[in-house]
Amino acid sequence: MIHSPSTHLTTEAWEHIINTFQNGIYITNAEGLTLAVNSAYEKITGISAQQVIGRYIDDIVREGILSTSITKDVVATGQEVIREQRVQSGKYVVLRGVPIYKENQIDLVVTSVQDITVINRLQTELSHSRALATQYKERLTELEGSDTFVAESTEFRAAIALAQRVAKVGSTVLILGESGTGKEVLAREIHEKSPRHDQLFLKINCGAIPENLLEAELFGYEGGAFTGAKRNGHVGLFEEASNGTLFLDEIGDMPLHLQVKLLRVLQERTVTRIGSTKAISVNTRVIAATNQDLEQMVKEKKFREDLYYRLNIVVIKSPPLRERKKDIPGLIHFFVRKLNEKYELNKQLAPELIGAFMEYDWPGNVRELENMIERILVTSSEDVISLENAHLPWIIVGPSLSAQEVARPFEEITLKEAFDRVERQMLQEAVKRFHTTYQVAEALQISQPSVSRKLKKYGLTLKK
Ligand SMILES: Nc1ncnc2c1ncn2[C@@H]1O[C@H](COP(=O)(O)OP(=O)(O)OP(=O)(O)O)[C@@H](O)[C@H]1O
Repeated sequence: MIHSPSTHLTTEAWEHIINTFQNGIYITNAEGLTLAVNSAYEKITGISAQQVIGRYIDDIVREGILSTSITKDVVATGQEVIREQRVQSGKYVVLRGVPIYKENQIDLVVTSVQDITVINRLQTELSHSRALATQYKERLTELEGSDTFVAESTEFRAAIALAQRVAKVGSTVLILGESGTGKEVLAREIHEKSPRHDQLFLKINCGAIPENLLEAELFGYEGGAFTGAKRNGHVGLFEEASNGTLFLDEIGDMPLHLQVKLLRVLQERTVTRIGSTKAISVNTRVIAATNQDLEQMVKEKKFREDLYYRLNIVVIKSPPLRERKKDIPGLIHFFVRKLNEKYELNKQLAPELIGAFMEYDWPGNVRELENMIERILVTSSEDVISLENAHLPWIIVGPSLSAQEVARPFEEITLKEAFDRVERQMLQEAVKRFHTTYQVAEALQISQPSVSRKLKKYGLTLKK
């Protein structure tokens, strides 16, 4: 309850009160006759009290002093009205007109005017900064790769950039490249940068699944379609990934009769489950990948020509690692960080080991590099893993070390010295691994007497 004062406030007292508000105040009677405005109103709108006091709102609007009147809307509706507008002074304001009733009739209309110019400006600045931040983030991702992949070489960057571009357009994409080069990484990037990124990304390896299972997996089946089928049927991957992306890895291994079905899905955008005649609409983006020469397979009639042309519209090539060695140091850091986290380790690779990795050709591509790093990280007991303690296979140690030594200036090392070092290094590794001089001879492809002689020369003995 409000305790009503025993005496009425004087007009002057009212004037003082309304002038203390930071919001503008505009008061009229029900006919729109302006009774009072406060000084904040004059400041915000740039309209002086003399221009409006004792005058009707209609006349004020007609003369263009005010552009519209919220007062009339309050009187017409009998309710509170709120509106945002720009006033003569150029400021943005929120107007809130409230009716005040006396004996069920509107007696007064009080409109408050809040200056939101600063808020508006801050809001614009904020959304501008946000847009810029997003732009910078995208640019950084383009330049640096992301926390999901490494792209430092021009070759792989070009592949990623193409993936990001085609991501937006929704077409079918064919990714070509040797095994382990990052075809799945590219497929995921397409999905992540596409408008479908919040939908499913499903993957199936067409070469790893028996033919009849592959058909059921891809297209689904009705209940009781074949012996051993689930009673309620099975939703195929095309249906499941509808609105999302389906990654068909090793597409070259897809049997010919499924290639026909795949082509139909791509052309008609419908699937028919096994054992059903009903076509179901699907909106699945298909990304296919292979390490096989599809063109050659078409010639040999192992791959359907029509499907090949349908898939061959947008092609992204994932280059082998030996053709983009610039990615190797970045990939090493990436995997070392990832594996240190996974195994709660804190290991590093010595620079000379990174040098050796740069020399090697990586026939198994990024996957081989990843596996190699995992192996040396978990098997080595040192925190800084060097060529000596990494226990690397011959294939890497051999050529890398010699190449590294040869790369030095001639005045620092002779060919003979370099040769001896490599020889010693390889024998050091051999004595750790083998128990007899015969085994060493076989591994190094030299004679057993040579092994004995060389071991003596370097003062090495075999592990018993
Ligand atoms: N640029 C990269 N940055 C970080 N990791 C990568 C990169 N490329 C590949 N990898 C990693 O290497 C491994 C092999 O990559 P991926 O599976 O994408 O190759 P793929 O070409 O699809 O191989 P396959 O043909 O055998 O299926 C994965 O663990 C992947 O995360």
